[in-house]
Amino acid sequence: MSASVPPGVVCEGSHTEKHSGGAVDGWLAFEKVKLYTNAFIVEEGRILLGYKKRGFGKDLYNGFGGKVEPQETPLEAAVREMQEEAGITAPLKKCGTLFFVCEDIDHAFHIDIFVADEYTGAIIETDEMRPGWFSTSQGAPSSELPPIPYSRMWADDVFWMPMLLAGKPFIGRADFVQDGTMQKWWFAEV
Ligand SMILES: Nc1ncnc2c1[nH]c(=O)n2[C@H]1C[C@H](O)[C@@H](COP(=O)(O)OP(=O)(O)OP(=O)(O)O)O1
Repeated sequence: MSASVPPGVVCEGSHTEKHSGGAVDGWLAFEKVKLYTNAFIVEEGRILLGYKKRGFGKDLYNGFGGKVEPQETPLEAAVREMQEEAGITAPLKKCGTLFFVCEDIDHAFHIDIFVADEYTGAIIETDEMRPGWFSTSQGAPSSELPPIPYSRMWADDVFWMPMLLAGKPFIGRADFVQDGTMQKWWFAEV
């Protein structure tokens, strides 16, 4: 049921906590917040992820996304980033909101997460991302696709990705120290 949520997390209705933990008691402080998006295609037992070839999160698999530009809504930014990073257009719908604070970055990340079950266009590799399909049925021996590579993704993803795949809206926060270790986390269904 509804109780307090971590600083930076906005929840207007009720929520049910699903995962929390960490080696420290308090949350990291933050002053500025920047808006980001992250978007996924999930269809027919598979999910499209991108291997990040450069920049923040290099060498990790993630959805497609980036900063929301000043003149854009988060949805417009998510659609644009999907086109820029994977070459496709998708009817994205918001499915979650995450908040991240990194010890060595001067702003917190407010990330709207989007998903679509269809797309148009041809998936292409770009300068930033190498797209690839992964099976959403973890461990299903019949799938020809590899399972979602959680060990090569941001450490928080394993907590909220199952809610995304189950179609359950979610919120959450995670704090990271300088070496990229996740030191505290909290995730809930809404
Ligand atoms: N901890 C964590 N888990 C899952 N996803 C993310 C994080 N931290 C993150 O930043 N992200 C997501 C949010 C965005 O989708 C990307 C980061 O965007 P990036 O492409 O680095 O942003 P910019 O460099 O500003 O990119 P452009 O706007 O220029 O495309 O990772």
